[in-house]
Amino acid sequence: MEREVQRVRQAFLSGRSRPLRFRLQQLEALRRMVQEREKDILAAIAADLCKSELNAYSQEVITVLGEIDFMLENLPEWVTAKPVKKNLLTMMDEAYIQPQPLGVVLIIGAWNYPFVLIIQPLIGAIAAGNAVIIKPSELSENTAKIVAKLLPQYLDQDLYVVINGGVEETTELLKQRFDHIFYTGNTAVGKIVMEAAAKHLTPVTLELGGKSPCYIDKDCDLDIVCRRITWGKYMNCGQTCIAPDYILCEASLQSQIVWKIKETVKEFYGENIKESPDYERIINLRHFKRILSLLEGQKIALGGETDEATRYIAPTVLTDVDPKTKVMQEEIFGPVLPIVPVKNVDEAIDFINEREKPLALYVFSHNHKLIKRMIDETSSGGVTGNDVIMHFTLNSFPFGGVGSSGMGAYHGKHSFDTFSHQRPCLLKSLKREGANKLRYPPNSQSKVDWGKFFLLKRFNKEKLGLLLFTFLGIVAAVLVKAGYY
Ligand SMILES: NC(=O)c1ccc[n+]([C@@H]2O[C@H](COP(=O)([O-])OP(=O)(O)OC[C@H]3O[C@@H](n4cnc5c(N)ncnc54)[C@H](O)[C@@H]3O)[C@@H](O)[C@H]2O)c1
Ligand SMILES: CCCCCCC=O
Repeated sequence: MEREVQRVRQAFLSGRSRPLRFRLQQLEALRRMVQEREKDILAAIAADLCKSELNAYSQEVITVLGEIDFMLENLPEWVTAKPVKKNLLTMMDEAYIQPQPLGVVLIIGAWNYPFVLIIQPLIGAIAAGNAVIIKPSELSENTAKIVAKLLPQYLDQDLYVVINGGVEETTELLKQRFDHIFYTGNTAVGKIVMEAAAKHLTPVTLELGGKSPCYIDKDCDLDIVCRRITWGKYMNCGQTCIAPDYILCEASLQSQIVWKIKETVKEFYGENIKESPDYERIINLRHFKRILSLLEGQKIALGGETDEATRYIAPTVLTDVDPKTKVMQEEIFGPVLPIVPVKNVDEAIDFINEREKPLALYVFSHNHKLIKRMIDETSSGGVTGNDVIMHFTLNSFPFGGVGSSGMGAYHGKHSFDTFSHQRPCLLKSLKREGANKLRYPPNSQSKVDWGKFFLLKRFNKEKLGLLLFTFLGIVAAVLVKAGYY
């Protein structure tokens, strides 16, 4: 492992990942890989998650292709040095910020969207000029294998390396020194990653999970609300980091919500859900059993049917859920939707604020002010009003958590920034030494006064204009007096 990381570091130190042309060429090669090997990639995702190829394409491949195109379009502008405002002391100097690659980046992926969750950060890391080691999730082994097979066929083999394996390999990998670690997965392992990173003072981005609440106000169109929630909750069989985890609403809305979700489930997946190509399965038996244990003692208002042999769990809704029960203590990450009755929006806000900060928050209402209030008075990684999931699709948004749902963010320019060091560069001349006397010892009151003038004085545009006007007036007066006019 150590030698492998060393090999990647040597490749980074060769400097070839840095030029803009090289980065663009690698991103184009990655796009070619996705386009030419689309069938293999879709088949691997489908095998890992019992997912139709159409769904794998819409949920993963489109995002990857869109991200590559966005990078190719904007990278030339992002890599250029940006001049910064100067003060009176640096007026004659060159001052700019130069984004630079961090070095060797480790990307650790999760299994639930096994392709996009490693390739989207990879795009950002390449764009920023880094070398990368990718550790896909061992639970989505087909995708892990195909990525390890394809990447070396298209990308620089020494700069971008896939290492497959389980906890043992990841633990060994985490002992090595990286310049950044980008981890996607559960919060408990997030802590392990951060602890390992701390040993080398390596910065981390942690894309974690949590219980993302969904508040439904009584002033809304329940048909539309339930259709959108049904889509976001049962997509990928509930195994989505930003899926609505539970609903908060007034008790009187519960029966209508259950009825409307039931109708929508029928419309989306047909009478026989098991046969729907759009309904996935739970990733493994451990997670299947974990989700089943969350149903114990609950009032099942919809669904609840399961089949261990195929790890099938029907779209399920629980009503009158007691917040103290197990289903409300951990992220569900499965097709189970508890409804917790609250009296009003105040109680919903308190409920959210009494718990860990979620990765996403959803509010449904015709009342724009209520949505704004919910946003102002709570905290979460991201928010979507009157819909679910959709903030993920906008790559001008930073995607990430806050508090226990994570730290740092990515997507689009935010990925480029995450994997770059914003280096401040000040270039002075060796001339004009006279002006520097001010800062050299021995100090004096007049030097301090000049220092205050140079560093603290603020000139707005009008004042500067006035100063220039006065200066020109004096010059004109001197010239007239000297007889030039
Ligand atoms: N914020 C996001 O973008 C995002 C996206 C997807 C999933 N998630 C979250 O991830 C969780 C689901 O993923 P998961 O954690 O089950 O995925 P997982 O089991 O695939 O684990 C994630 C990664 O951590 C590694 N790992 C596991 N145990 C480890 C250990 N003890 N030491 C070192 N490495 C270890 C695995 O090898 C894997 O690569 C959910 O909480 C979900 O919300 C977050
Ligand atoms: C539509 C794709 C959503 C991906 C969300 C990633 C977290 O699980």
